[in-house]
Amino acid sequence: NTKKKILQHKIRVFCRLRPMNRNEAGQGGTAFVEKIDDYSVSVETPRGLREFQFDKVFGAEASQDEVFQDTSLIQSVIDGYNVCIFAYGQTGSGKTFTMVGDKDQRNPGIMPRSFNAIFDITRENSSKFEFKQVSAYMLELYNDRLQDLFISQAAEAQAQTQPSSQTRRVEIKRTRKGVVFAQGAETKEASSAQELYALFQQACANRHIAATMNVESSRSHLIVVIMVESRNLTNGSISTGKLSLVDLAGSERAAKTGAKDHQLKEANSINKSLSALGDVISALSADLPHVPYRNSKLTQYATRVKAITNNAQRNVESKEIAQLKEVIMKLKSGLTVDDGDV
Ligand SMILES: Nc1ncnc2c1ncn2[C@@H]1O[C@H](COP(=O)(O)OP(=O)(O)OP(=O)(O)O)[C@@H](O)[C@H]1O
Repeated sequence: NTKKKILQHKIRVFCRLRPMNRNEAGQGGTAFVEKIDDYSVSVETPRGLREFQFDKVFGAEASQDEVFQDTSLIQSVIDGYNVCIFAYGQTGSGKTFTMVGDKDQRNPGIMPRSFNAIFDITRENSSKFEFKQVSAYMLELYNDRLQDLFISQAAEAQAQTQPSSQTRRVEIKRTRKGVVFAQGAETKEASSAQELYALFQQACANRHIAATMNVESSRSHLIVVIMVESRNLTNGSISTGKLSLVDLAGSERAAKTGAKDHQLKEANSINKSLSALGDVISALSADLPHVPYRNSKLTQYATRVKAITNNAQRNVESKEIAQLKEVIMKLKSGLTVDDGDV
C-alpha cells in the first residue's frame, strides 16, 4: 500500500542539508538554510526569511542509509516500474556524496547501495520470480553531447582517426509505447552487485574532468541506467523494470570562477540543460498541458515522467506475448521451434 501511494505521486522532492565543512566552519560561517521539521526548511534570502516545503527534509545529521531507505524504490524496479532518482543542487552542495558516496566508499551513496539492493531483493524473491537479466548502460552528458561511458575517450578518439570506422553516436529515442531508451549505447550484463560496481568504476574512469578547477567537481551529468528483467513464476509474465540514477553537474560555475573558453562552454551548457530541467519540473508540478521536454538532451531523457504523472505503469508482458517473442527470436536466430514453445 505504501508503495502504491508513493507511486501515485508523479515526482517526490527531497531536500538534504549537508554539514558545514572545515573551511566553512573555520571561517566562522553560519548556515543560511535551517531544517524546521521533517517537511520544511527556512532559507535566509536578501528579502528576508522564506520557507520551503518538501516531501521530506534530511538534516545534516542524516546518514547515507537513512537517505537510501527513504528515497529508493528498488522493489518497484523489480516489479517492473521505471524509477528515476536524480540529485540537483549547486556546486559543492553534496549531490555526488548523496548519489555516489565519498571517495573511499566508507559512506556509500544511493548508486552503490542500489546495486547491492537489486541483487539482495532478487535473491529474496527467487521463489516467485526467475531473474533473467540485470544489465546496465552508463552515459555522460557533456557539452550537450551524450557519451557512452563504456567506451573510453582514448578508444573513441582513435576510432575517429580511422577513416573506415564509424563513431557510434548515442541518441535518446522513444519506443511507440513512449518508453525512453538510449540508442547506440553499449549495454553490459552484470551477475552480481560487485560486477555492477566494477562497471560503474569503469564508467567513472571515462568521465570528463576539467583539471584546472576543483577536480572533485562534476562537470557533466552522469546517467546510470539499470534494467532488471524477470519472469513471474506464477503467471509467466515478463517484466522489465528500469532504474535511472542521475548525478547532475553543479550549476553557477561561470559567474563564480570567471571561467574562460571551454570551461565557459561547459558552464553554459550545464546551466542551459539544468534550466531546461527546471522548466520541465515546473510544468509537471503545475500540470501544464505542454511540458517542454525537447529543449535539451537531459530533459528528452525524462519524457517517461509524463506517463508516470497519470498512472504508474508496469512494463509487463503477458505470458503469451513473452512466449511469442521468444519463438520469434529463436526463428530469427535459426533455432528450431518445438511444440512446447508455442
Ligand atoms: N551529507 C554530507 N556529509 C558529509 N560530507 C558531505 C555531505 N555532503 C557533501 N559532503 C562533502 O562535501 C563536499 C562537496 O560535496 P559533493 O562533491 O557531493 O558536491 P556536489 O554537489 O556533487 O558538487 P559538484 O556540483 O561541484 O560536483 C565533498 O567533500 C563531500 O564529501
